[in-house]
Amino acid sequence: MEDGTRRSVDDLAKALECILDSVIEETGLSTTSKKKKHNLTANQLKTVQSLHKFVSSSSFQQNTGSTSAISGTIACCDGFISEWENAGGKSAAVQQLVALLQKASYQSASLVNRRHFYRSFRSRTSPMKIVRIVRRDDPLGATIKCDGGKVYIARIIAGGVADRSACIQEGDRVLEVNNVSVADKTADEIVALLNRCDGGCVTFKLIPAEISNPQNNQPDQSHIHLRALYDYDGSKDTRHPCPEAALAFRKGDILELLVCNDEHWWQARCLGSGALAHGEDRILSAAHAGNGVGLLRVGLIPSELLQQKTKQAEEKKTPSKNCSEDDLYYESVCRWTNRTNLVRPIVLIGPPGVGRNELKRRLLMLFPERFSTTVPHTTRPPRPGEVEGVDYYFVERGEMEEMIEEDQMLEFGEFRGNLYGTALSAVRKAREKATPLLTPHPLALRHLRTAEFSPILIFVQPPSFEVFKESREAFRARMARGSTASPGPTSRGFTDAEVRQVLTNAANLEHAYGHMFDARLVNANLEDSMSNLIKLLHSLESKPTWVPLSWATKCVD
Ligand SMILES: Nc1ncnc2c1ncn2[C@@H]1O[C@H](COP(=O)(O)OP(=O)(O)OP(=O)(O)O)[C@@H](O)[C@H]1O
Repeated sequence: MEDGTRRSVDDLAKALECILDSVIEETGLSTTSKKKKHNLTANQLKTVQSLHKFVSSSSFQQNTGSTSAISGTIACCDGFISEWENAGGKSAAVQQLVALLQKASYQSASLVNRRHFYRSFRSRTSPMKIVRIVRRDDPLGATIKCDGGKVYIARIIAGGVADRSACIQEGDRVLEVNNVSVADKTADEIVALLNRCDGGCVTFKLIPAEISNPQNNQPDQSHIHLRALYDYDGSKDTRHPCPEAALAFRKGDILELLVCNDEHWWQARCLGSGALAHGEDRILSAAHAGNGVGLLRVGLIPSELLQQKTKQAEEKKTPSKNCSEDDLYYESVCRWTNRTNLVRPIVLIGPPGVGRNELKRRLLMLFPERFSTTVPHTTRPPRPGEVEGVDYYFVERGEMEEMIEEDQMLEFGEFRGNLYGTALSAVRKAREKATPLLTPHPLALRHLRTAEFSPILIFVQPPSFEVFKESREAFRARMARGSTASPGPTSRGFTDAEVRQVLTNAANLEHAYGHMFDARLVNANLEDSMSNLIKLLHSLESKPTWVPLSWATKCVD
């Protein structure tokens, strides 16, 4: 047993013994007590003695209590409590004993067992339970709802203080908070009561869900993963039932749904953004920053249905508002390992001038076997030395127009009376050779981001204005001195206005396509960008990545 756990078990054992002593004292069981308020029955006496024995036993102290020892103790407690309650006895000490027994169970069982221990303990004793939760400065991690004059625990946020206590559950009916009856109180008044916590503790008097609402106490625990398609800040959401329990996220974040049995509010945690999003990384960085305790925060997020309903309500209010029918708020994703070695094209997306083609050119030069590139189509006649299928596919205008008409072109344009473009067939051809490296216009993603191609999308981002200017000027100077390895055919200069345009275009792309990017690469110093890109590609190709669920079911695994 670790030192910390050992100490808490010891502390608990001592505390439990003290309480038992005071029960004995208060009930007049003690032979030394002068005041004899209550007489315990022989059974109750036996229970107190068994509890003493249980607490001081080596199995309890070493955290190895067997199921039969625990159930034996539960049976003892049951007997004691029901006799006590039947006799109409009132005792703060007994209540404390109950609270401590709940604590005792924490020390001696896993979370699942704790719940089982506690629920079986409670369900066979009083229909009422008094629960004391130590929350200190943390949010309670539970929401309430008022229904027909009764107040219920609406949600327990997975991993939050209330959940970790394992003492309350969704559907429990709240009778009192901190000894104040909640009857006739509004939801806001109850929230105020909950927030006014006494020494970091909240005390509830509850009727357990299995008694107050027997049909509805099985939360849906299915884990679903979604990619957020919008930014969300619960603190600004006036619909939110409990803003402090809201989970904020950004477009593109991967959300793990923990509980989604409520049609409007789901419980989720954010695993990070991008194809490599990994909850554990976030836990480590939170712990590193000194804010983490090894758990990702779980919070409430609006369901797809709630978002749709809100949108419809807004449309009714302002019919002129042009909202599209098929607005989606989340995309179902799954974590996929490329066991079939499907060749996934690498797509570098970015604002013109950011350096996508420079990076592509360098990758092709460094790894000619590993990467391939597409051969474009054109309607212009071949020039001397140009080879069909190597430099271009030379086609008649009519043929290319037909390809455009039939949606077979990834992208196309006209220059000096001739059509140029990249066909989807050219991507398929390039894929037969190696991994295609593509730098298309973002509109091409409509064709590329499909199960067939399952591309890896990397957003090439510009650095800040100053770093952009500085890195491009330094690069040009190095090229002029001829000191840079593999210089490009040109190294153009950028005016301030052009740099600003690159930054603006990057922000617009982020806004429009940000949720699709598997990873981001800031292209500041070219050598650093290349080595970061190579590492990134290795990770994206070798590790499990988040992909739309529809891709995984259609073409992979
Ligand atoms: N990190 C960098 N540092 C310095 N210069 C760079 C860097 N990346 C690219 N460049 C230079 O910036 C210029 C624009 O790069 P590039 O042509 O690759 O941009 P692009 O994103 O492909 O846009 P476009 O479609 O307009 O070509 C080129 O001269 C290139 O050599």
